[in-house]
Amino acid sequence: MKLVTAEQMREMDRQAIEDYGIEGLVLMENAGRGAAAVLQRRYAERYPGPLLILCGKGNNGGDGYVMARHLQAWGWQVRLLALAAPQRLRGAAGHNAAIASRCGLPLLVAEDEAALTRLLQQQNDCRLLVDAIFGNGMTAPARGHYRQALRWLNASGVPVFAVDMPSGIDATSGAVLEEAVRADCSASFACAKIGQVSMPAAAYGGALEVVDIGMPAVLQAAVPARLCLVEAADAQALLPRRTSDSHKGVCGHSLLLAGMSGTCGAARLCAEGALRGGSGLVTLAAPAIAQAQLTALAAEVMTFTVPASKDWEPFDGDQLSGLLAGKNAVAVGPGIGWTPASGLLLKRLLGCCHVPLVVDADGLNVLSQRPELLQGSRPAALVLTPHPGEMARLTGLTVAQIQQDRCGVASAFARRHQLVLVLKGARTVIAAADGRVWLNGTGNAGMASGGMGDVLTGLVAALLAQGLAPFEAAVLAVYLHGAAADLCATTGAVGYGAMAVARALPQARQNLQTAGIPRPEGGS
Ligand SMILES: NC(=O)C1=CN([C@@H]2O[C@H](COP(=O)(O)OP(=O)(O)OC[C@H]3O[C@@H](n4cnc5c(N)ncnc54)[C@H](O)[C@@H]3O)[C@@H](O)[C@H]2O)[C@H](O)CC1
Ligand SMILES: [K+]
Repeated sequence: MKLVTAEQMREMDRQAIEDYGIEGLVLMENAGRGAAAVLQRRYAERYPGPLLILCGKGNNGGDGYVMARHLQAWGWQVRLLALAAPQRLRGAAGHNAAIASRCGLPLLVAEDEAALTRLLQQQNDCRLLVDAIFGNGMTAPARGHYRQALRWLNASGVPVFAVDMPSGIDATSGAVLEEAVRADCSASFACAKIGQVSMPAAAYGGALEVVDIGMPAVLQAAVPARLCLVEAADAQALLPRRTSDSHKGVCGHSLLLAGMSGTCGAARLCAEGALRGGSGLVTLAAPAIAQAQLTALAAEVMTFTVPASKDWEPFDGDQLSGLLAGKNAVAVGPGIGWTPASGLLLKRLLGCCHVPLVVDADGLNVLSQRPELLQGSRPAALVLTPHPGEMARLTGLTVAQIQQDRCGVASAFARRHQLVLVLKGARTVIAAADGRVWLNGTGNAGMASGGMGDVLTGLVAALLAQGLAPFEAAVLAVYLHGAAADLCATTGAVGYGAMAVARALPQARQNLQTAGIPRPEGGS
């Protein structure tokens, strides 16, 4: 599903009105009525009691007035609480506030904290609340009685329905502007905004529904697919196809450089990810000291012993080049340590690897200490898979700064260093050097456990080895990884572990392959 920024949404709105002659009032009518219909469908049976709509001073408030009129006509007991006097509202919003008043809808006005405190005390009987305070136009944290209203909504203990998006989120970055409403459901208009889908804001919006407001199809089609929420159809289109005469020689050979004494589990999980991800052949290179601990490795995985007395040293350039021969993709990092020896390994590998390379975990920590390695000679296709902590080390930003603008930070890094950046976490971001930023929709909170990233690293390598381009391999890997975890979570939401996710990958791939997904017109 394509996503838009707040700016793109405003521009679409402007073009619909100015270039296509669709009145702003018509768009607002469609928006308000559409949102009311979503509310009616989702809540009519459960919450038939009084409903309070809090309206702000802009068009989001205007949508609230339209909703009030329709919901009243459908039998709801509706009250309006205006945080800005209706006569102050301009354009379509002012027009709809006046209509609501003429329709006799009960309207309270609170333009300061004292008035709001007094009026809110009379609303304890409300069974459902509607947040029509701020939408796409929110640019700064709410203050004064606006902030008070946001806090009251959150403390109410009553479900909140958000018009367009919860008040208090930045529609482009997904940042929470200090205080945001926690909604049970959001009805977005025309398109989903990236900030509604990206963390942390996505956790505030509840169930997301996109309402058709009559935006011309040509305007929607003109939005580039630069920002996207990866859904099953997107992932399915990327699956590498096999024919009945496929053999291991055409399904790629992945080389994994992972593990050392004490961290062999990371190597095993990475190898399992590559194997279950469909790599025709998998070779795991690990130091001699680690080999004894790798006996539990899947029998299908070949091993190479790094001729070292101690972890990864010495592993010279010629030996490395020999190891790379015949491989189609390489992954490096899980459990290799954050040592001068692993630094040397990274330097040599970046210099002599001519196939796509995935760097994860300790490999990323090495890069954060030696950023010059990204400037020098390196493979054309590079995929980095940091979690927010590793991203903080790579960029010098704090984790909080990264989490406030996950897409922006990931995209800037991918563009600057001309690589694919996978920023892990809920709603993993996959950013390409050309500006594409896709967000993943699969996965669950049970994935917050050690070893998940190691499986993903092996899986990305496997898909690269099967011939996918780096961005596509990263997108599909992240999708399948989350889908496999979702399968695991069906029998226990927490504690299934990373190995179980690796072993569920074939089923996740099969499910995706056979899913009957409606294709857009012209699709294959
Ligand atoms: N997408 C569409 O085509 C349509 C969207 N609609 C609705 O319109 C809003 C966006 O409306 P807008 O008037 O631009 O902004 P808001 O209502 O979100 O904000 C109101 C107002 O408040 C100002 N403001 C921003 N931040 C703050 C702050 N922290 N404190 C005080 N005031 C603030 C801002 O400058 C605005 O002027 C969209 O979400 C939809 O709900 C149309 O109804 C249909 C077409
Ligand atoms: K809102």
